[in-house]
Amino acid sequence: MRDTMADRFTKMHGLGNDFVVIDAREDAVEMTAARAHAIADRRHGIGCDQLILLEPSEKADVKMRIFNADGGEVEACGNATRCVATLIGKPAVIETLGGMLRVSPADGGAEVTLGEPAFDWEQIPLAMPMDTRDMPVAWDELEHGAAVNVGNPHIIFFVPEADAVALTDLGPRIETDPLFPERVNVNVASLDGPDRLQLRVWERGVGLTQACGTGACATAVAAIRAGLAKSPVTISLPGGDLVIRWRDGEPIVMSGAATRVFEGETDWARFG
Ligand SMILES: N[C@H](CCC[C@H](N)C(=O)O)C(=O)O
Repeated sequence: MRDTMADRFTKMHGLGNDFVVIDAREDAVEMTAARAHAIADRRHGIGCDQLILLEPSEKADVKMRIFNADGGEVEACGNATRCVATLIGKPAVIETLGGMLRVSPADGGAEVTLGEPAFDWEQIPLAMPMDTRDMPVAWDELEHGAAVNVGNPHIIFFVPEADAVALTDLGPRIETDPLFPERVNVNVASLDGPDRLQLRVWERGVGLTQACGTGACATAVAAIRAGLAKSPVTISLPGGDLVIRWRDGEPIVMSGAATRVFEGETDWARFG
């Protein structure tokens, strides 16, 4: 009987940003962009925003690999990091392409300490030198954007009403603009009370999601830098709230829910 350990997965979400999590620390699972894309397909596959693959790490408790629904492997995923923290079940260090993350499970979710944000145009990255605090570029009504890298690249626009922005049109146009050599996650935020912002995100490689953990971190950092809010900042997303703490020169700390939905079993070979 084939050992089905390698064919198990856990379906999870962080505020509705959903994941298929494969724990391949005991049994390696080969992952390609095509296979991740097929698994993420909501009609022909299992369905998720991101595919998360856990592997052994030489320098941390676990290596977390992140594949967007389009199959692209990326550096960071805040909501998935909280989900993996609850699977580990104790304080741990997680290795990602975007850096080392410290996590500790809390009731119903987890707290994640990311690295320090990066603001230099080459670190976002942008295709040309630019002031990333107030970018001299516009896409229709979205202007004066701020760019922040929190392990992955984000552009943030502060607008009067986030719900009024045609993000399904503007999101993909900005995501794939040549200004962003590695594409970008697109965040539109509006003030929702003292130190509270409403946020909607068009995610690189996915599209509109219910929540984006790194987007919440990048938006809170940009708001604090712009003097629009003070830490701790509550970010209200369609799927729920995250609390972000940050001061200049320090790492970002994100707290929020993480949910295990079900365990499943399959044969990964059927996904190509
Ligand atoms: N689409 C993002 C990865 C997932 C980010 C989001 N799901 C989060 O929780 O941070 C990117 O390409 O950088």
